[in-house]
This record gives sequence, C-alpha cells and structure tokens, in this order.
Amino acid sequence: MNPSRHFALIPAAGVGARLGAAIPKQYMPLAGQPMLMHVLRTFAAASEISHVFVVVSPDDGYIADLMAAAPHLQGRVTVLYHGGASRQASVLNGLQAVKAQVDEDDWMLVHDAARPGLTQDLIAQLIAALKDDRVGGLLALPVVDTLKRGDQNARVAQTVERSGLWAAQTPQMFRHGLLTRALTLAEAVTDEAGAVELLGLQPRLVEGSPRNFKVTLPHDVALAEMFLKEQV
Ligand SMILES: Nc1ccn([C@@H]2O[C@H](COP(=O)(O)OP(=O)(O)OP(=O)(O)O)[C@@H](O)[C@H]2O)c(=O)n1
Ligand SMILES: C[C@](O)(CO)[C@H](O)COP(=O)(O)O
Repeated sequence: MNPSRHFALIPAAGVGARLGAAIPKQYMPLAGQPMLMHVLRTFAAASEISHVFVVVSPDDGYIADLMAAAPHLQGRVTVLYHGGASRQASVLNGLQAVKAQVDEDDWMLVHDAARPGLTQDLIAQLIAALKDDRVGGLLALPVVDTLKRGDQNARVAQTVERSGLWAAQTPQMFRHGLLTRALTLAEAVTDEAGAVELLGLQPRLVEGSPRNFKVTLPHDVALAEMFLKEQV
C-alpha cells in the first residue's frame, strides 16, 4: 500500500468583513506581498506537501493576478473556484472538487489563508506528531489568560475555568475520506476538528505558535507584519 500523501487545502473565499478593508483580507499586502501569497509560498516550499489547493470565490477577481505574478507556484498550486457561503462549505466544496486527485486515506492539511505566519517547521511538526495517528489533529495554543464570560452590559458574568483549554489554530489535518464524511454530516462547525468530534472521535492537539494567529481585526495587521518581517 502506498504511503499516504499530504495535501494542503487553503480556504480563501471569505470577504474579511471584521477587518473592514477595501479588498478581501487574504489579498491585503503584508510585508510586501498579499497575505495569501505568504501561505501559498510556505506550503509550496514544504517538501512534505504533494500539492496545494486554494479555494476562492467563484467570482474572485484577484487570484489570477496573484498567480501570474508567482511563476514559481505554477505546478505546485491549483486554484479551485468553489468557495461557499461559509468556511465549512468552502472546505467541503474543495474536498469534493479534488476527489479524483486525492485518495481517501491521503492527509488534508486545511489552513486559513488568514494565518500568514505559518512556517515550514510548524507544518513539519504537525505532520510528524500525527504520522501514525488514527484520527488526525490540529495546531493549537494552550490558553494562558484568565477567561471571563461577559453579560450584555460588558460586566463579568463569570470566570471560566481555563485549565485544559486550548485555542484552535490551523492547519487541521485529517484524512480526505474521514474529513469529507464529517463535514457533510455536521450542521454548522467553525473548524474541521469540530466536525470530526461530532463523529465521537478525539483529534490530537499539537502545540502551534503565536505567530500563526488569524488576522481578523484591524489591529491584527500590524502584528502580522511584525512576525512576517522577523521571518525575513
Ligand atoms: N465563506 C468563506 C468564509 C471564510 N473562508 C476562509 O476561511 C478563513 C478563516 O475565516 P475568517 O477569518 O472568518 O475570514 P472571513 O470570513 O473572510 O472574515 P470575516 O468573518 O471577518 O468576514 C479565511 O481564510 C477565509 O478566507 C472561506 O474560504 N469561505
Ligand atoms: C478554523 C479556525 O481558524 C480555528 O480557530 C476558526 O474557527 C475560524 O473561525 P472564523 O470565524 O471562520 O475565522
């Protein structure tokens, strides 16, 4: 039996409403290149990754220029114009679109285009940690702050016990067949692990990095730039 391959699937069909930029945030310039380009270059350069699939909106007007400006990505990256109404739909559409090119036992590393600080080392660490895992797993960070639940008046309603809590990152890595089934059955989940958990399985938590945070709000842009310039 051939060893399982590893593929990247990048959901990049959002609009970045919370960030409020004039263009979808995955195309915003960060440290001299579009946010999505950082992610594509990192995966394309990772020797463990067989191929990279990026899921964009059917009416995306940016990806063609981005790819044209990056001849080194040709042959390593395939654009899928199958973005959906939610992140879950975009990921599931992407999985279904590549069904003929990927075996059901191949690993899919699903990574947000909005997490440009990912490194090849983090990819390698996740793959190594899950090498013989029956379920799969995700990068995540143990919660270190005290957590409060607020009421509608922004007053503390309760302090939430933080021991054992982790903040989920991406990539989230699961076999194509399992992940497709899980996302098809799940009502509404905000990450791949959530769908797999609904099958009664327990994904493995692999420590990620603060630099791999998700660019979501306006103040995140400067922080992402700092991490990316440090990488230079
Ligand atoms: N229908 C959607 C929604 C989101 N995403 C992708 O999922 C990732 C994480 O989602 P998020 O940070 O929420 O991005 P947006 O949905 O663009 O942000 P917002 O919720 O502020 O609009 C992003 O790379 C985004 O492009 C997607 O592929 N398809
Ligand atoms: C997948 C994720 O990045 C894990 O933390 C997060 O759930 C995405 O949430 P979003 O609201 O779609 O950005």
